[in-house]
Amino acid sequence: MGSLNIENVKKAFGSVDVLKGIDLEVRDGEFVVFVGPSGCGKSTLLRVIAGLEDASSGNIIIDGQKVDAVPPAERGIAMVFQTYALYPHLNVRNNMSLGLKQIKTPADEITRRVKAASGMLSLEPYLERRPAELSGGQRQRVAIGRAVVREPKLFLFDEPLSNLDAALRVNTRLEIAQLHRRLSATMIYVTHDQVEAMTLADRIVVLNGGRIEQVGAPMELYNSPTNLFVAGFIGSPKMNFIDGTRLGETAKTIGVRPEHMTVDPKSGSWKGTVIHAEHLGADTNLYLDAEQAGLLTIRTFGEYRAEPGTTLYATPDPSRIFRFNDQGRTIR
Ligand SMILES: Nc1ncnc2c1ncn2[C@@H]1O[C@H](COP(=O)(O)OP(=O)(O)OP(=O)(O)O)[C@@H](O)[C@H]1O
Repeated sequence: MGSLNIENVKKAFGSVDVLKGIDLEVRDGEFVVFVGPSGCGKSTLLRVIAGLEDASSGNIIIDGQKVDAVPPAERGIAMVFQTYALYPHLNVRNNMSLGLKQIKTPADEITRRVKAASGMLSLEPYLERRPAELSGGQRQRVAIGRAVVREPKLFLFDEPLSNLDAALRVNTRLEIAQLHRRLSATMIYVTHDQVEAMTLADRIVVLNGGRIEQVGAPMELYNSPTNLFVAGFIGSPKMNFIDGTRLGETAKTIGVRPEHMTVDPKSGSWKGTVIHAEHLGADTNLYLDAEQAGLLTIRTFGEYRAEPGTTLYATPDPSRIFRFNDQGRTIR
């Protein structure tokens, strides 16, 4: 079991309000990802859940029990950090077992759990090695293994993949997804990475300036963002925002995702001049300076050859246009 309730949690450092009243319910077994711009309070919220920081007010409730006065080690939580935080002088086996020894777990139980976790994370060949003799990806798997053996109610991940190179990040991301499926454990995960958030999360929590902007399943946020901030934050490349008045619309702002426009050299809705084309292999990002709509990013599938300075017309898919009012809220 590992449900979590966050009730009106506020946190200030001195006179700076970092968390301004967070309410969130996480179901047992759910994978919840916190995203938001740098400094929005993601890590602070995770640290408050873990008990590494005290909230200034509000409650943290794990499995129905208020834990504000419970020390971190007794909250039934395991945290995985960006920097691994392994003991350099201990081998993998001992790094994974140390926490269990400290709470006087019987030796045969420790052996069983280390065996299961190292099997799950493909760490068996490395059990006798020290961290310095491992790659970054292997070290992070040990850090995850150390969390797994504790059989926590709640796993907390603070940007666990950001020190890994692109290929390892993909592999480790898959491993975390499989781990979640196997353990059916509750996981809370902080990341900067759009792809990690979209692919791992049951629900994404979008934070901005210490407040929650929206909570929802990845495709719900992508298809139905409640406001300009979420519309611009979820999706890559970012949604295009166009001044509604320039288009003769009543809405203050019009939003179109780069992948929801087509281009044609002869005709279309918005005439523009190509500024740059980025060839990504599977698709091309075109940057167009459009007369009415301003600077547009358009994503075309496959290779699209367009020299800077040439004229192209962009046409949005009418069923995929977003409209926002003066307050930046989505007009349904
Ligand atoms: N111990 C501290 N003392 C004072 N201010 C702090 C402390 N920890 C964090 N802050 C401030 O709180 C704000 C939120 O920090 P936090 O690390 O939670 O943001 P974040 O969303 O995780 O950012 P990033 O994505 O850059 O890691 C920042 O402005 C930060 O400078």
